[in-house]
Amino acid sequence: MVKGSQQNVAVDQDIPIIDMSQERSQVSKQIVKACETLGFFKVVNHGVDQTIISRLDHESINFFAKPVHEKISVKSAIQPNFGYGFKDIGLNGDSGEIEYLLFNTNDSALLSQLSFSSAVNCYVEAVKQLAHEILDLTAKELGVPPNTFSKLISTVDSDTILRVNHYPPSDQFLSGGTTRVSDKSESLMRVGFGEHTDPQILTVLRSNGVEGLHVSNSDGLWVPVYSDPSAFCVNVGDLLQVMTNGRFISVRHRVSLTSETKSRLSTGYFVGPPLQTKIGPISALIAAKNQPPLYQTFTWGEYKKFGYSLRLQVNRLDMFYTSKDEYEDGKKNDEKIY
Ligand SMILES: O=C(O)CCC(=O)C(=O)O
Ligand SMILES: [Fe+2]
Repeated sequence: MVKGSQQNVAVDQDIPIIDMSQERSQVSKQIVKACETLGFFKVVNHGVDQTIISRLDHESINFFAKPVHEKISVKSAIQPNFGYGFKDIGLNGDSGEIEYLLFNTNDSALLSQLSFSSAVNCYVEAVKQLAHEILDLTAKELGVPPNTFSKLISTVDSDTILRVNHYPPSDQFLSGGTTRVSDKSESLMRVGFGEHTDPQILTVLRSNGVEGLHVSNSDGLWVPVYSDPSAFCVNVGDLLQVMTNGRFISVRHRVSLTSETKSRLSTGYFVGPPLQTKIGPISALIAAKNQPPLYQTFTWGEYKKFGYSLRLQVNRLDMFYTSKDEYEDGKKNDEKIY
């Protein structure tokens, strides 16, 4: 069974909250612990200016309130599902009660179609700094060079995306709000974003105080993440699970909507490396735990292409486990990525 596919909800588990203003070594330790146990945590006192956040929220709400014909005109000339989207998540038949704006942070042609591109750019700049800080603290605690992860996302061709999700209240949703999760006990929950892991390195997510996000814990139970507009949620993505050789957990998560009257707004910043970057377990981390590498080496471009050909809830990483033979071959070739 796919881990996390159960409908049971764990109500008594707390999500780790990390105060970024603490002493650095404390912060590093707490980040690594959270990445190992749940693959998910919240950060407070993160240093991102509230006016930058409020401005993007305000502009996003205004954008989603526009007539449909205006919204659908925002689209990428090169990537079919980039720009404005409605209901469809990916290109393989997944859908939810959602509309969204999706763009590569360096796609200036797509960004220029938005009247609020400067609000987006300010937000991206601020959240990028936060993501770098978190990745550098993580590397330090793992005992690898501090820029091990952040250097992968520092170049102009890094494949980082921003996704603004708007989940309208059911009475406003044009499909009539008919998509429901199957389990009886949750029959009042509507599917906003079906369960999945994020494929990139790390996601930094914010939401507007309307509930809906759940993360799967190690028992496969869903833990509700209470929405705190002053905090950022951080989740480990597939690539970080691979690079840490499975020590960190790429957390499964989903959005189920319960509010009939309020819109949920969330903004996800997904940090990814350039397409040609080779990703595999980091030698020093394998050596430290005296383990074989659990995953094959692949480029982010290969992983992304493969992952985007699958349905949302498929566990993509299963396809990249190393067999014993490949491990022995790899040892012979002594291929090192870092
Ligand atoms: O809306 C949310 O809180 C999460 C959305 C999400 O998981 C995603 O955009 O990948
Ligand atoms: Fe996600």
